[in-house]
Amino acid sequence: MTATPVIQVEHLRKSYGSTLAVEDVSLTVHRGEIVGILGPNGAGKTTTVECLAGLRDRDSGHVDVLGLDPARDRAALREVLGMQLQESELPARITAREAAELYASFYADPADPLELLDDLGLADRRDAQFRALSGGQKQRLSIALALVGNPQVAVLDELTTGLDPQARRDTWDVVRKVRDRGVTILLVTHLMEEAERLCDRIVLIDAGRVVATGTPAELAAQSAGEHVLRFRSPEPGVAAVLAGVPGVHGFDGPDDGLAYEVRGGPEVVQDVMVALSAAGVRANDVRLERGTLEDAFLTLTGQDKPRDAATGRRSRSLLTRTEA
Ligand SMILES: Nc1ncnc2c1ncn2[C@@H]1O[C@H](COP(=O)(O)OP(=O)(O)OP(=O)(O)O)[C@@H](O)[C@H]1O
Repeated sequence: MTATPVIQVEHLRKSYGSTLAVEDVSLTVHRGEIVGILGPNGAGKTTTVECLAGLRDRDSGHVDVLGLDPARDRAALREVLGMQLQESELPARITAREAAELYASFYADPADPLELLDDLGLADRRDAQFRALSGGQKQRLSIALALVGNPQVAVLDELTTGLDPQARRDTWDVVRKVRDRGVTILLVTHLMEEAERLCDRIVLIDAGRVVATGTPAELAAQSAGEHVLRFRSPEPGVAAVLAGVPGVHGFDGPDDGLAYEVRGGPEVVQDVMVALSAAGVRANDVRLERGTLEDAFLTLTGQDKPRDAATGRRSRSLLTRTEA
């Protein structure tokens, strides 16, 4: 992956009347990345991508997509950015082939619509009417329509909402294949698992602001939850060893004469295993429970904290973790 920025957003702000939908969003997407915009309902995700796709005018801030300003260069942007809309309803009787050919006709240099349908696993559904497609097939068609202009960037919004788990996984495979064709992908989602499985990096948005940016693993590591190490050992002297390990915040055990639970920072496994081994103590059934992306989401969006009654906003004690 090279470090060429394809999308650069700085201090984006957008209101609808008195509703401040996006207060301050900055983000960067590099070529070849799958970047997820993750956040709870109403966080401002769709508004953000609509501003950078040129579908809405921003109030202020700077947006650059492949050297274009979406507010000024709409026509040029349409040729390089494909947008899958949140609810891309097509006429019930249009066939997949007709839809793909129609959308291809909007572009100067479109992909071959039939080849694209084949690539997205719709070869045998080309002549099926839209109303006869399954939920997963409709989503794959809407991805095809977002890609038919041969864009360099695709924006996929709530890609798998309403799909069953298998159709969701199939759709993720399709997105990976699209990336492998060289398309940079910006994905809007409120599904933790989707962000975790699919995205190289995540921009976590809450109440119109970016609250954290990083890989799924980096965000998970930011969760306030401690790492918990569990193991079993029949040997005496374990407690004395644990008490002497600097990275250990606390421990319980032995339960049942065997089981220990040790709490500590990210290095806790290594520190404890080295100390036990140095003391000649054997440990069995070693398990580590890490903070998950879900922990990070709840902590960073403050969903574990009540909203302020006056402002509707939640406490943001972790805002300092936000990447500029
Ligand atoms: N066209 C509009 N007119 C007025 N308010 C709007 C409009 N679109 C969105 N909003 C409001 O702006 C805020 C952000 O909405 P937005 O759709 O960008 O959030 P989102 O994170 O995409 O949410 P969701 O996951 O529910 O789609 C919400 O309070 C929403 O009600």
